[in-house]
Amino acid sequence: MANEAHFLSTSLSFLSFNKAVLPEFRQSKGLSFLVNSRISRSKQTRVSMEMRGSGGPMTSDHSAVKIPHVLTVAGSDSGAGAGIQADLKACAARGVYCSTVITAVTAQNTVGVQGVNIVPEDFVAEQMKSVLSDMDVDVVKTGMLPSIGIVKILHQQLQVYPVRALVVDPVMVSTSGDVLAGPSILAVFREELLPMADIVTPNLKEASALLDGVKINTVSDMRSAAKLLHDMGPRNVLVKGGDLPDSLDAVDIFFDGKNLYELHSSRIKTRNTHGTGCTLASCIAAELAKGSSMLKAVKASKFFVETALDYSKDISIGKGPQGPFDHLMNLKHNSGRQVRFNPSDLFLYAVTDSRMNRKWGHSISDAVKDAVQGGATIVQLREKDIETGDFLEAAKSCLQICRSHGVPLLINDRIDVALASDADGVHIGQSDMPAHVARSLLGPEKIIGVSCKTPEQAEQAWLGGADYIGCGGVYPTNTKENNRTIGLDGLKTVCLASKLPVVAIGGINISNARAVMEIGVPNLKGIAVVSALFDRECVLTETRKLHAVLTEATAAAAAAAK
Ligand SMILES: Cc1ncc(COP(=O)(O)OP(=O)(O)O)c(N)n1
Ligand SMILES: Cc1nc(C(=O)O)sc1CCOP(=O)(O)O
Ligand SMILES: [Mg+2]
Repeated sequence: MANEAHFLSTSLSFLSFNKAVLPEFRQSKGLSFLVNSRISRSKQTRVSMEMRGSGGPMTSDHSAVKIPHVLTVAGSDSGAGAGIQADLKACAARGVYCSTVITAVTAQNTVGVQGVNIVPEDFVAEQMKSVLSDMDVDVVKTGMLPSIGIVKILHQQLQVYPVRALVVDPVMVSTSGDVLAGPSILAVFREELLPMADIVTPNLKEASALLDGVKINTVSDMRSAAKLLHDMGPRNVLVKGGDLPDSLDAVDIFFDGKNLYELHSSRIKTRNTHGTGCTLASCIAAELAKGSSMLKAVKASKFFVETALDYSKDISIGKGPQGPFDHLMNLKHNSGRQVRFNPSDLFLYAVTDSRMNRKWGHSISDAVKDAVQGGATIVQLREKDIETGDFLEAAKSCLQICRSHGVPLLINDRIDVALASDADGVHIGQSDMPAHVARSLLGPEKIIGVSCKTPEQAEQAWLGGADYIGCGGVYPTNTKENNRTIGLDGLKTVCLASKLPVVAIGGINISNARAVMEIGVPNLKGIAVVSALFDRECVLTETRKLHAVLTEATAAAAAAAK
């Protein structure tokens, strides 16, 4: 109750702040803002609730690109770890546009919440109307809803402007333990908010509060809680077990009304967990906006949060016990070398083979030198039967050669060798370390490639933070044992599904390279070859010849596309 009294006083002070500021707005361009925000009723389109789950109305402009759009209705966190700020970063990281309705302004840092100012209800309504009447919002995600009136406004606005899905993160207590929505709000959460929700994502404390204080101490309790919450009306429930005592991994329970799923992810040891709830819910909203099914959205979001936490586990922001994390996974290494991956480097990808070099009496560095002089645009050291120390030495000398030609050098399989030699990145396979772990070890500037034979593997590579995928075997090969051939059709299917640039591999040589490049998919950026360059007496000549064929094939493809 003391907290609710605090809300009231802070709300009043927000009002007086508005009164002080508004006259200045009127004297400036703010006047037109105040007027404009009231004119758009006639533009409002009513979309039937039956449109839920469909693509929503499209614009009549044929050239316009529909951007997936999440509207977050939540509180501002001055420390920017949680709330509106986390939602914006999560949506940006997931490639989705995010608009915002601010319900409260909090003074907050890594120590805790020092103050809360609730935005007046009519102004929450005005923000919501501004966005929903104008923009094509796919999914609404809610966070801090600090008053009964604000929940009612949300309910009423969603009747007027239905959206495809509503994701409810029933924020009640901050990670620091501060109350963000008082107990009096529980009734309206149960009666109005949950029945509207497509998914509700409570942590253990919130699930317990919504269920009148029922104890949730085990995974079995979480399963029961998910079912009881589902009875309150949301179409899906995700009970988050991050606070579950004595659990080695992070277990969440997902219930869709029919099936219960136990979703596990690694428990990352870090103080930087502030904002994980907001981020997870925003990420679910973003994936839904892009068209995912609910279970797929939840799984992708859990994986994203795990990856971001792992990447950020040792960053230090603020002096308090709960730090923010890095949604964009870009902060740690920004003072380092600025080598960014350029997909056109995949054009002619030379992959070495120690057996072939021995056969022809070539040293690794001579073979690499000839390949880059002949026009290879990226080199991978794929040395399967070499001692670690020798591999490291070879990597260091090849790195000098490649750097002098501006060609990136990647290491196959061995992240340790890539780190120790400061190579430009790694290429990893499906049985190697997952891409997100490699990304966490290597940082954002290093190049990561992943071998993929299916659209699902391509999706995982993208989620894990890879830069490109290697896709094959396009043709049968003697270089890699028991390699499944996927053909040109398989290559095309993966390319079309992949959000990452692709390099084709497997049995490619001078006589079939053109056919590969002619499949005509824009994200196929080149070919990767082993024997066509290295199982030859003169690597330089073979590389030049293959480069010429590729150049001709891409020029012809570009001319045909005009
Ligand atoms: C560019 C490129 N694509 C695919 C592979 C194959 O990697 P992987 O599946 O890990 O098999 P190995 O090469 O380790 O035998 C690759 N190396 N390069
Ligand atoms: C290393 C490798 N990976 C493949 C895959 O399908 O992922 S095929 C392959 C071997 C490619 O060698 P060549 O160019 O001599 O056929
Ligand atoms: Mg491998």
